[in-house]
Amino acid sequence: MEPPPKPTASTSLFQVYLRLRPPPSPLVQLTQQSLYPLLPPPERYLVVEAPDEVAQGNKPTHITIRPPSDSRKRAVEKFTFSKVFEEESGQLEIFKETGVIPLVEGVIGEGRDGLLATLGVTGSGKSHTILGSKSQRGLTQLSLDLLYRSLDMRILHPSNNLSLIASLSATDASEAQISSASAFLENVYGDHNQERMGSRATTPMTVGSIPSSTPKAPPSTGLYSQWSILSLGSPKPEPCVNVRALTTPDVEHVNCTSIAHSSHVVPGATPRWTRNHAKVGFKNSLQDSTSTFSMQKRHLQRPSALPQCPNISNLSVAVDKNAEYAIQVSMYEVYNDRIFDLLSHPQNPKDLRRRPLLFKPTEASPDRKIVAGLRKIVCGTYEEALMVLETGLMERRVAGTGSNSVSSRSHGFFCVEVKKRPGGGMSNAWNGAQLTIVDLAGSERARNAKTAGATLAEAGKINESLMYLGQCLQMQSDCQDGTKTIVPFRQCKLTELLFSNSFPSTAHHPTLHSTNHHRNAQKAIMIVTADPLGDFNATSQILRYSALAREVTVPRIPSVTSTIMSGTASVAQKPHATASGSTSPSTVYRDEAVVEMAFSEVARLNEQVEILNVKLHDEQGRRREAEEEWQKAEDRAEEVEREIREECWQEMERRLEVEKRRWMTALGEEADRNDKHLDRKLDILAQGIRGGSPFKVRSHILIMSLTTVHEDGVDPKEQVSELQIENQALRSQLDALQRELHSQSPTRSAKKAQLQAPVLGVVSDNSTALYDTLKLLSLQDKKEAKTPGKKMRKFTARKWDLMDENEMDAYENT
Ligand SMILES: Nc1ncnc2c1ncn2[C@@H]1O[C@H](COP(=O)(O)OP(=O)(O)OP(=O)(O)O)[C@@H](O)[C@H]1O
Repeated sequence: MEPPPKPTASTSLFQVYLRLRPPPSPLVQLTQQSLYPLLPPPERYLVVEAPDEVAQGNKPTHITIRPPSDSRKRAVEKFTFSKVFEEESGQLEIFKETGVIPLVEGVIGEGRDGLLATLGVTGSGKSHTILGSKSQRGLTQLSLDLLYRSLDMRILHPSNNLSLIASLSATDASEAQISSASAFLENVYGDHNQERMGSRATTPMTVGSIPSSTPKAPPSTGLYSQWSILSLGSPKPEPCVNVRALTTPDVEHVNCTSIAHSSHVVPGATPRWTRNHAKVGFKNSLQDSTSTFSMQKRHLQRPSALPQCPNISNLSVAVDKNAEYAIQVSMYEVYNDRIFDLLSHPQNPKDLRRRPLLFKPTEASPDRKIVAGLRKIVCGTYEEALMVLETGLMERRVAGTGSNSVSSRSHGFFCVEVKKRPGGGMSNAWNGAQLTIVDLAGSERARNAKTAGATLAEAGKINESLMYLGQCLQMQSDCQDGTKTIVPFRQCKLTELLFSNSFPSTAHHPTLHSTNHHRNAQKAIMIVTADPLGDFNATSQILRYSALAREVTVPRIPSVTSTIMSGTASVAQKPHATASGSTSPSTVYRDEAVVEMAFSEVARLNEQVEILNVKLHDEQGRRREAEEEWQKAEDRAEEVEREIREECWQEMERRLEVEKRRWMTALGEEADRNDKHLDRKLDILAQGIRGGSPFKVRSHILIMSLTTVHEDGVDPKEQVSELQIENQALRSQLDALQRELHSQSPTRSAKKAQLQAPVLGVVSDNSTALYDTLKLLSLQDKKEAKTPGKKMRKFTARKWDLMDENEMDAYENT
């Protein structure tokens, strides 16, 4: 793929035309004067220069801007445009003379994209030019009419050609959802959808926010939109207030026959809910400019009467007679630098959020960005296309501001794709081009527009994007000599959408079944609208960056202030003085021009300060949101930490419990082992007592006594000494008895035997008592061993403890 050429300003971005808005009708002026009696009548500050004899078919091309006679000193500037259309120019004249027809021709014949856009201060007539009024068609309708008229029978209709939608979808590079107009309109206007449509959230402070004091819209009309170009209404048209028609000395209006409304104010009649009607409620709505409109239901009805004027039935452009065509319509808006589809309705009625679309290269369009995922409607007839247009307009964001009662709050894009394929219909080799019509939101000054809250933030975004657009246009006017400069069009969505197609490209398009698809640079027309009685600063700013050329030529007659200032300047700039010491007029003019430039720079900087203020406000809002998010995240982190601590604690408790149980089991086993060991020892002792001499028993008892430490704290030494005393006593008893035996006669030997028996019996009785005592002690030991927490009896250094089993057996046998 070849890299796209660098976007340089030497490639002409736009042909720029200027259209002046007519003044309000005398009636409206009277009303304004009665409402604001202290306001001085507006001064006209734009002067159209007489046209050159030969150039441009005698249309003027220059205007001069004369600052109003206030205390501020400003330069007189002259601007050049491709053509200047004065107030009395009608829609047809604009259509014919701005090059829209060649634009349509380029789309159909050359496959070259076309772009038509309007730019201007809010309320200067952009929407009027592009979309017309209830009685007059705008450039959009006229272009569509020309397109359908020219292609006529070669246009394929989805209802006659069942495979058309599938075939177009297969070759669409923008991942679009393509449907037929009949299906789309049925979906939108069908009865089952009325509830859904009514539930859609509105833009803050939309035109619909008419307070209860003002007449309500009749439910049957769908004119909730800011651009309502059609008479959507009840079958019986009611009298309506048509402020626009009254304000406009529109010459083409006279011939219109198919208009379904009256252009007269009927006192006391219920006004219809139209774009102009919004003006009625405007003042009240301003009082609470940030309040959200309580939702009114939108009961959509199909348009019943369409304006037919101006008539262009005599116009057509050349078409390829061997090809067949399909026309796809799509619409989107750029709101707060994000792209929203105006034709896609949420599938889920509760889902009121709109999803922004991406402007990106796709697989089938790698070389240039396109709006991906749009809904595209295949329209077989002009009427269908108009219905789709009107439906999309109802979704567009509008609001009442101090400058315009129905001000566009977004940049609206209406795209008509003309798809073409060789006749016969056997192939899917669709190619073609697109006509894009853009109604830009108007620049406005917050002070004049009296906006606040969301509407002020919107204004900030609008002004910011227009500032970037101005920078791009400035490049064009600065580089008329052919110098190449990079156009900084990637700074915001609006300029990207407008200019990314302005440069030729070559790319491979697999879906188009062609190898190298060369795309011509688009042809673009910009119609700048201006109100010669409107805001001087905002208008001169727009003219400054949109004009093809600009010069500061005609000086103003110096006012008192300017005389003082020029005096100061001439004193400060002695080198400019003539030899005689007086200041030459040319020097004064030059100085004035410099001061003028400074003033305009100050105005520009003020504007930027306004933008920055709005940005700051935005940033502060975002910061607050971020801080709230942060706080929430911290709370969440704390909660998670608490939960983890809790879990760890429970886990530790569980493990401790397991360990304790294991330990208790081991302890029990140990106690059992000790019991068995003790039992065996007692058995040994018992055996010793039953089969051994009294001395042996005694020594057993003695050993056991010696090795036993009692809990009651009796000292074993004391016991030993007690036992020794007892032993001593027994020994002496025994000696005495023996002595007695030896000293007796043989007959006494029987006695001796008799005497021995009781001695033995005594000993034996003592042994039994001792055995019982030991048994009792062992039982106590057992009990102590099984009672946790009590100190264990220790059998330290006992002989049996040190013996192994064999030694114990040997001991038992002795
Ligand atoms: N050439 C014209 N002839 C008759 N009426 C006009 C003309 N231009 C503008 N108007 C009237 O001026 C009013 C404001 O015009 P419009 O809404 O088109 O302005 P805008 O530039 O689109 O404003 P915004 O940028 O706020 O949307 C409308 O009532 C419209 O009818």
